[in-house]
Amino acid sequence: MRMLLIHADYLEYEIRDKALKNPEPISDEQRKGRLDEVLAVFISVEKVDETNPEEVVEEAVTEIEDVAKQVKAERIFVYPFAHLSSELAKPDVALEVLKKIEEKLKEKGYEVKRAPFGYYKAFKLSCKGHPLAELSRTIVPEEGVSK
Ligand SMILES: Nc1ncnc2c1ncn2[C@@H]1O[C@H](CO)[C@@H](NC(=O)[C@@H](N)CO)[C@H]1O
Repeated sequence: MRMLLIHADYLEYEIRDKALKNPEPISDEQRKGRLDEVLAVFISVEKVDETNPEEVVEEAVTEIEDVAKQVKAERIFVYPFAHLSSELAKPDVALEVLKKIEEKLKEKGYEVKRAPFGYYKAFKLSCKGHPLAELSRTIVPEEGVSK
């Protein structure tokens, strides 16, 4: 899994078009979304993550919470982003991983939005620009590490 974490004044998106034959079904209100004072987490779920999705979810939540505490962000935007890797996981696995990350962050008390999966989206992002405002993380499940 590859993550790009941006501490931002806001992130807003608007659905433009389907990017998959069968994108995630969404309601009209999910066609647009915005969070202010947010830690935006752009995530590419990778093929290697398919060997142990549960472990990758746990590690991703740990990493995201660690950064959220450092930058004192109470809102998190989970954003599916297929552009951080050339070895992408299958969409069905990726969507499940992203849903579980969202769920676990909510359980920890964060206000969380997740951008819809399988669409082209316009987005606006206002990065805060402080030293910890732009971070990346790579997570590889144990089984995915070549022995
Ligand atoms: N392995 C994966 N990890 C994360 N997201 C993934 C994925 N496989 C499919 N998607 C989703 O389907 C859209 C088309 O690839 C993706 N759309 C995007 O990445 C938008 N930024 C538009 O390009 C994304 O919603």
